[in-house]
Amino acid sequence: MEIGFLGLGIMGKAMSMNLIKKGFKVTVWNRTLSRCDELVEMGASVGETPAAVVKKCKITIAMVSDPAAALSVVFDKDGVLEEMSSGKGYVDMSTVDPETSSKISEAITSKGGSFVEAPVSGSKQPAEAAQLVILAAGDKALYEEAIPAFNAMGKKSFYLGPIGNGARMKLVVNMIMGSMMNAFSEGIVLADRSGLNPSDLLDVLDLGAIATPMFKGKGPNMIKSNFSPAFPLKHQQKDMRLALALGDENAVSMPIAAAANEAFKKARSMGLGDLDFSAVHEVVKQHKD
Ligand SMILES: NC(=O)C1=CN([C@@H]2O[C@H](COP(=O)(O)OP(=O)(O)OC[C@H]3O[C@@H](n4cnc5c(N)ncnc54)[C@H](OP(=O)(O)O)[C@@H]3O)[C@@H](O)[C@H]2O)C=CC1
Ligand SMILES: O=CCCC(=O)O
Repeated sequence: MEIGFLGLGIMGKAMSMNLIKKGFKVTVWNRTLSRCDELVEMGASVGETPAAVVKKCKITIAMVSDPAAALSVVFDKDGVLEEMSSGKGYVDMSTVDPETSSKISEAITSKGGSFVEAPVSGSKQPAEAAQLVILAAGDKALYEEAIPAFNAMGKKSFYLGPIGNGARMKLVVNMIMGSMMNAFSEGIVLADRSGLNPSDLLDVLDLGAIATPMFKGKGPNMIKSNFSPAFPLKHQQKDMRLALALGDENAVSMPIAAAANEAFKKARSMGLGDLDFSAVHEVVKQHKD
């Protein structure tokens, strides 16, 4: 099947590579076109614009940074909407809010196309290993048609019902993750400043009830202040902001998430937005008597 892929950042590059490896014919587009070169070497074709990709492909997937980018690739000149028509499907796997997803869904369906939102749980390494968890919602027939592609990129797909539910699930998960990262950072700093070896803390955590792949994977690098990006901090802060808006809408008090969001905002203001989200550790370390 001919699949289009828009957005070749950390995630999109790994996901589109897996589609090629699993035998899909893939046409890619990225705003910075030079980022397509590596995919072309693997056998991908390049579309000059999102519209050109949609024209060529029955199903087009997008994986871009945030709501503004997700809207731009659909609605701007030479965007997805220009070539959307009956029989074509659009799958947005970016992490956005339910409102953005609904706007895109309405526009796609008004042109006769079908739409699925399918944000993912899992970061750079699971994306490379085709181990993502796919949180899909929207047009059920398109979801079923896209399952072979989802299987090429992930280990499990959930169908969560109407448009918005994929975005909601993803925001809840990342809200928990962002809060956990802050608590973890505070724990490492507290261990260090109270005279413990932070590496011992990691070993203790790993054997107990709160062991998690995130602590095990990120901890050693955090202790070494290595924040090479797998999940950019600016995206985690975007997800906290969108999750807090979901909390506002549903009158859910989330003081822990709000405090975590402040720390991520502070990290952005310190110029750490392009580093891994674990770089929030630098904010926690900064607080001294
Ligand atoms: N990294 C991770 O661990 C995970 C990320 N996500 C989510 O996946 C999405 C992508 O993340 P990730 O790959 O890490 O992000 P990156 O920052 O690595 O890549 C962002 C991509 O979006 C494109 N982009 C940004 N703005 C625009 C725009 N205005 N118009 C068109 N394209 C644009 C970029 O193009 P260009 O190259 O030109 O800048 C790039 O292709 C985000 O929504 C993120 O929250 C979800 C799960 C895990
Ligand atoms: O949105 C990013 C999620 C990162 C992860 O699940 O490890």
